[in-house]
Amino acid sequence: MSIELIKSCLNHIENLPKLADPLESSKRLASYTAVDTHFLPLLSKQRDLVVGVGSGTTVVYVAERLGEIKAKINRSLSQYEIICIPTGFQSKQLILDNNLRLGNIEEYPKIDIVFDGADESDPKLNLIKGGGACLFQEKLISRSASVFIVVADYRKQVENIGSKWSVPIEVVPSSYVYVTNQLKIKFGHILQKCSVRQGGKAKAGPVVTDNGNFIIDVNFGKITKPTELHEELIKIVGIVETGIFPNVNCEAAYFGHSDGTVVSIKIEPTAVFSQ
Ligand SMILES: O=C(CO)[C@H](O)[C@H](O)COP(=O)(O)O
Repeated sequence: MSIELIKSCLNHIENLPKLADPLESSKRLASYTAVDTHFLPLLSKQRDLVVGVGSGTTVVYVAERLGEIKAKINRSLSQYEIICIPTGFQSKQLILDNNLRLGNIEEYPKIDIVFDGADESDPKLNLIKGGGACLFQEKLISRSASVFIVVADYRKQVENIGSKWSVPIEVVPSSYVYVTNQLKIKFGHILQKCSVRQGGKAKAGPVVTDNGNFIIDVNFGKITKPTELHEELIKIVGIVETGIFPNVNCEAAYFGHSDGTVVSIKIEPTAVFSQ
């Protein structure tokens, strides 16, 4: 079955019924466009494909489109599998809900392509991620992928990351006081916020990640040197991972707008991974 034929069987992006919330429509538009542009051509490889599925509200539509594609391929009796690797509990559910095959990173350490959301992206596709507290697995999956594609709505495109969002930092629970103190000592002159994320109405006490850790949300203001800041932070004992994703293999980002357009940024990755 040719890719053009598969594409012609899919719901046409231009004709999708509008969702009640224009923001949701913009997320769906970005996701469908990204999947059609970057995933469909991989089908010509005629082998099993391993796809990372990120976390958040935008990737819901990535999983939906992948599920639709899988359903069409199944009808043509393809012998090849699409194995989806989740970045957390929510994305595991998305994979299952869309009748996609669930895999894990231990069994499939080489991922062909990952689609994930972002809290903020600068023009070089340096990102802040972790709004959903899944940053550790998101970084692991994105670093294990040959190609990393971001899907987001228009609010996420900024000139400098850190403009609006704090950086989520995952810490071992017993270290949160130490880490907080170290952050104040090292970055006190620029810190605008530094607090352990709370569960709010849904949970008394801190948010606990899929790895059993806490998240400290730290606002450093505008981040102009993401790699340097990440490297400084990761040296602090207790910090497991930071939500700063300096671009190494992010090839493209798709930002959906509520007027039905998608802005894409495509760049050459700064590093090539040998897997
Ligand atoms: O990093 C994430 C979760 O840890 C998400 O990808 C990020 O928060 C974006 O989410 P959304 O698509 O809901 O805007």
